[in-house]
Amino acid sequence: MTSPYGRMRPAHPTVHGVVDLARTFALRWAGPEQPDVVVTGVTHASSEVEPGDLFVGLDGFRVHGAAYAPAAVAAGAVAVLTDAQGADRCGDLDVPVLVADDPRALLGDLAAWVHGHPATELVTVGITGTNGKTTTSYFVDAALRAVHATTAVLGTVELRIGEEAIESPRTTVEAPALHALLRLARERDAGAVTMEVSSHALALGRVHGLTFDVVGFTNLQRDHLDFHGDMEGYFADKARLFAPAQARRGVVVVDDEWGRRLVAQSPVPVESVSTHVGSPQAAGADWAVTAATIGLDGVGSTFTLRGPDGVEHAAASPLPGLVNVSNAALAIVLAHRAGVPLDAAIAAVGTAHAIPGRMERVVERGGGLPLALVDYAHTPDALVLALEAVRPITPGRLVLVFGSDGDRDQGKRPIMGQIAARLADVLVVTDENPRSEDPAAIRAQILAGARAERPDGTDIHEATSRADAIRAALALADDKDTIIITGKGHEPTQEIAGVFHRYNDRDVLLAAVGTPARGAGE
Ligand SMILES: CC(=O)N[C@H]1[C@@H](OP(=O)(O)OP(=O)(O)OC[C@H]2O[C@@H](n3ccc(=O)[nH]c3=O)[C@H](O)[C@@H]2O)O[C@H](CO)[C@@H](O)[C@@H]1O[C@H](C)C(=O)N[C@@H](C)C(=O)N[C@H](CCC(=O)O)C(=O)O
Ligand SMILES: Nc1ncnc2c1ncn2[C@@H]1O[C@H](COP(=O)(O)OP(=O)(O)OP(=O)(O)O)[C@@H](O)[C@H]1O
Repeated sequence: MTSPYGRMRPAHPTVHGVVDLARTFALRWAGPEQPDVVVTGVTHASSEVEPGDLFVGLDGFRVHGAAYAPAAVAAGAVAVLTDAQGADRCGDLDVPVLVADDPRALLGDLAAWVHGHPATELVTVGITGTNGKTTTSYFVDAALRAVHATTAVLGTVELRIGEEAIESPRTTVEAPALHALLRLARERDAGAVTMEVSSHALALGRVHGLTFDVVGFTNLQRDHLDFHGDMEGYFADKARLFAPAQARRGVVVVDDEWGRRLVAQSPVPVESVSTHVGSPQAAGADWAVTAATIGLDGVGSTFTLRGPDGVEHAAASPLPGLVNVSNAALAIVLAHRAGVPLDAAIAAVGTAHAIPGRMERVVERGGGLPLALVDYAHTPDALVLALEAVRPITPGRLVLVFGSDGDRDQGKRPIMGQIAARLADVLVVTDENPRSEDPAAIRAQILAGARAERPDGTDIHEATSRADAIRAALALADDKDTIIITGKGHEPTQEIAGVFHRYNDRDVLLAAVGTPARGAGE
């Protein structure tokens, strides 16, 4: 998983004359028309330019992308699209400069057009929500594989087409990369694609130019308020996925009030799924989980899913915890509405493979070693659910290694410290991705919350490096205990002071118990 995602381009790009481009999107020419120029790709990032690209200079939060137009042209861009302010910043370029009032608003449709609308040739499933997007998307993909020989999954963990995967730069890639990946998926005969759609992506139009066959909503919990302002703003951005231009139909988990609001206001047809046994929502929901048994071995759960026709189906989740019953139920309905027979969807989801960093069992209990898992829980609610999921499979003490991100929602830090002290027995507070913040200051905010809950400070430890924290947890735990390391999940790097260091919880854990890490030495 190494190649840069920006270079995941179709082998046989579609060729468009720049005049055609200007006419189709009502673009203005900043200089004389240059009718002979042809465009074969598009990007908004100078570092991702391939020869033949249209470079789109966007007015960003930090800089105006038009400032990078000369670098883009030097790298092979054959034309530039920007706004009026950007056109003034481009300097003297010997390529056509086109102007639109709001290039970002056009970017998705334009990228889809440049790549010949690949999404229309694929079955497309999009998933949004605060937690469970990745897990649900892997479950959906497992089901889609029952009817499509080749599928693609685009999300936080990786960008995968068939068996080829590369590291993903973020949850939802920008529109130019997205439509290029979809065309590449078609070139490789993929029949279906499942993708995670973040709230940032929806706010910034990253999935414009794509109308999903089915979209799903998992839940809404406190996160990303630094970007969306408040929960109302966060919800409004998530709800953008349920607009007719973005989706034909939807499936919504109605366990929280946000899901219920979404069902009430969605302009596209939606089905509701209630996943909490005994919930008051169950009777009115189209689909409902009516019974669930959490596997006390920590491996998975079985549950009963009642369909809109009243028929009950025996189903299973391959991952521990009730949240994964919820994710599995949603995935089954999404895959079914995306064309997978219900029985096949249920069977495939129940046997889906482990997902990197999602309740991933890295060390098994025995021989003096505790059970040790890596999980991506990085919101207060997700932390509660993760700790509750492992408590029943812990005969001894529950040891938690965790931190909280820098340059992100600060308010959640003491809350997470408090939750940790309430639900875990031993805490090792350490760093997640401090980014530009002082790591010690972040830890202090978490520790303040933990000590508010447990004033005597018993079994609350602090470690200044994440690897040290994992080693400390192992030293503290015996084979009756469970260690859960939360916050970073599959992430292959740790961002400290602007530098991305190679780092992965699973690999550090394996090294600490003396097992070679997956991919070590690569
Ligand atoms: C807050 C946010 O989402 N910011 C996005 C925004 O950045 P920005 O406006 O600050 O960009 P900028 O740095 O001002 O640059 C302006 C333009 O100049 C271009 N540029 C800039 C520098 C250069 O050398 N060359 C160049 O061409 C940039 O590509 C950009 O188009 O527009 C950029 C592309 O135009 C995005 O890459 C960038 O995402 C950044 C990298 C990011 O970290 N986003 C995160 C917060 C994010 O999207 N997260 C979500 C959710 C994750 C979750 O749920 O946990 C995700 O989908 O991953
Ligand atoms: N349905 C759910 N409800 C609440 N928490 C969940 C749910 N599913 C998973 N989680 C918790 O959230 C963590 C992240 O899960 P997952 O990666 O599937 O979500 P995500 O939406 O992709 O998150 P992100 O966008 O932050 O990558 C998991 O490790 C687990 O602790």
